[in-house]
Amino acid sequence: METAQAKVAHYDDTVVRQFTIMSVVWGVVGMLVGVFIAAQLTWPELNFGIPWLSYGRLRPLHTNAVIFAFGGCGLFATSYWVVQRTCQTRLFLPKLAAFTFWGWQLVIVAAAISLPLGYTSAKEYAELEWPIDILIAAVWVSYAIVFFGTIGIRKVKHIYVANWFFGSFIIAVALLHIVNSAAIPAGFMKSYSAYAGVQDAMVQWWYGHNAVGFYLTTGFLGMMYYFIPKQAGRPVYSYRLSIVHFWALIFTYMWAGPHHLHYTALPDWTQSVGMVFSLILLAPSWGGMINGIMTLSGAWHKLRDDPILRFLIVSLSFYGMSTFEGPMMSIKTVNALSHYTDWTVGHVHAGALGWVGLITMGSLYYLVPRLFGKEKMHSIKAIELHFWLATIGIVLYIAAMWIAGVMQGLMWRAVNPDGTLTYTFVESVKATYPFYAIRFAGGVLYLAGMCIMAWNVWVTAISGRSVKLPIPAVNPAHA
Ligand code: HEM
Ligand code: HEM
Ligand SMILES: [Cu+2]
Repeated sequence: METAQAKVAHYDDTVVRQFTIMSVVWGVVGMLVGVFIAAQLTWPELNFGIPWLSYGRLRPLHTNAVIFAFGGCGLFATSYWVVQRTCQTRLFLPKLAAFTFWGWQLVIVAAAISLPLGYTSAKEYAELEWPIDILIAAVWVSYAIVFFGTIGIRKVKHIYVANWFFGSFIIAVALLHIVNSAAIPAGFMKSYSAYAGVQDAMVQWWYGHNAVGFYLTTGFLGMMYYFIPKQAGRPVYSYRLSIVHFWALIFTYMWAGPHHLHYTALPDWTQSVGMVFSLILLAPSWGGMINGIMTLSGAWHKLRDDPILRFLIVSLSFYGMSTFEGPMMSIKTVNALSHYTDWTVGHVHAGALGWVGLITMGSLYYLVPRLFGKEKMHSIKAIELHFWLATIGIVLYIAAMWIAGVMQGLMWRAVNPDGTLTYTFVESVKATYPFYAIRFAGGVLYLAGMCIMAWNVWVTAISGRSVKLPIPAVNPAHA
């Protein structure tokens, strides 16, 4: 028995376990910083006059921690799990996969130290200075080698659609990061962008927008296409739709970046191209959402007593909401009102908390028991509670920001009959105060849910053990 066991091939899940745990840890940290900066906006005394605790330095720490540490570790974990299962093979070069784990953690720690110290390239979502950028590029290229290498040694002929989404995310992020981070070093943690003026802005928002499109969207759609069918026990609603919306999505996203630069020095026609492609983007985005939600057809009752499935499905409704809102905000006349206001921040968090957050949490809840040899999570009640805390938190957050944003936009443009402004800027800040308090409360609820998850994952993990899961024999019909 013992020897027979040893001969069975196993999946490489060590790296999946590591990334899963760290996604939860960084989720707590990144959201804690989010709650803290939300509190600073409400009560500015919390800046304490200490430079490395100031809002300006902690804000990029928040965005980097939630996107690249929480979301990033979640994407590494799920993609490494999914690519092995759907290719029925072990990871290609497991040692290189281990490097991606340790290298990525080093990037995160370097960010957590350098951003509060004030080192920044001043490019949003690409703030890290050039030595860290080089490490990111090394980790990312290794990730691509492991992922595509695994596809290369697959035992099944077909490449399942989740891998297309993960694969496009990996390729696009490599391209975006390397091009946008091109810079001339001017000292150890100081550099100047390789681009100047409006070209620099255009490259930056080609990056920034496609970071949304490929990092915050296609990567997480990869999760959706594996974990929703698995958790629901149903096949994908339409495999054909998954292929069509894949190609439409990746083609369209690339052109929409200029909607971040409306009414700037960017040529007018470029802004219009950005707006038109953003409007078109509604179709492939909703194609994905419909495909995910309809996967439940015939199994709707499962939503009632499976909180993990609820995380996965409700995330899609927020995905649909933010991808409806985004095209609307891309219309120049709408953007004239929304830009610079908290409406944008509300839009961001509908996507970030609602879509990215919930789909990641749902997928990790699926993975954790399996990774630690347990039948299910330690407490299903705690998952239920997490779901409600998160959902109420999101609703408070985005409703507060919608009202605050539209109010700010209207106050800034109001003029008296003699042409003078009706409100001073500080009047709009004062009017925003209650909404900042509500957003803070929503953030506290969302963070509380994440802390409950961390506890639940911890108890499940320590009561289990690191299992080695066997690779099933491949059905010759599929080989
Ligand atoms: C069809 C899809 C989408 C379109 C067309 C779109 C469009 C837009 C527009 C017009 C803005 C405001 C630009 C400005 O006035 O500065 C914006 C901002 C933003 N959106 Fe979206 N959006 C979409 C989906 C999403 C999703 C799903 C997420 C998150 C998961 C997201 C994350 C962001 C972020 C982070 C920003 C803020 C960028 C900044 O820092 O200024 N978007 N989006
Ligand atoms: C407890 C949960 C969270 C709270 C309380 C929170 C709070 C905040 C605050 C106060 C800001 C600054 C807004 C401003 O400058 O006016 C911000 C920005 C941002 N957060 Fe969060 N956040 C949370 C979770 C997340 C998560 C999970 C993500 C991504 C997955 C995320 C992504 C972002 C992004 C992309 C921005 C920049 C928005 C922009 O430039 O328009 N946040 N957050
Ligand atoms: Cu965009």
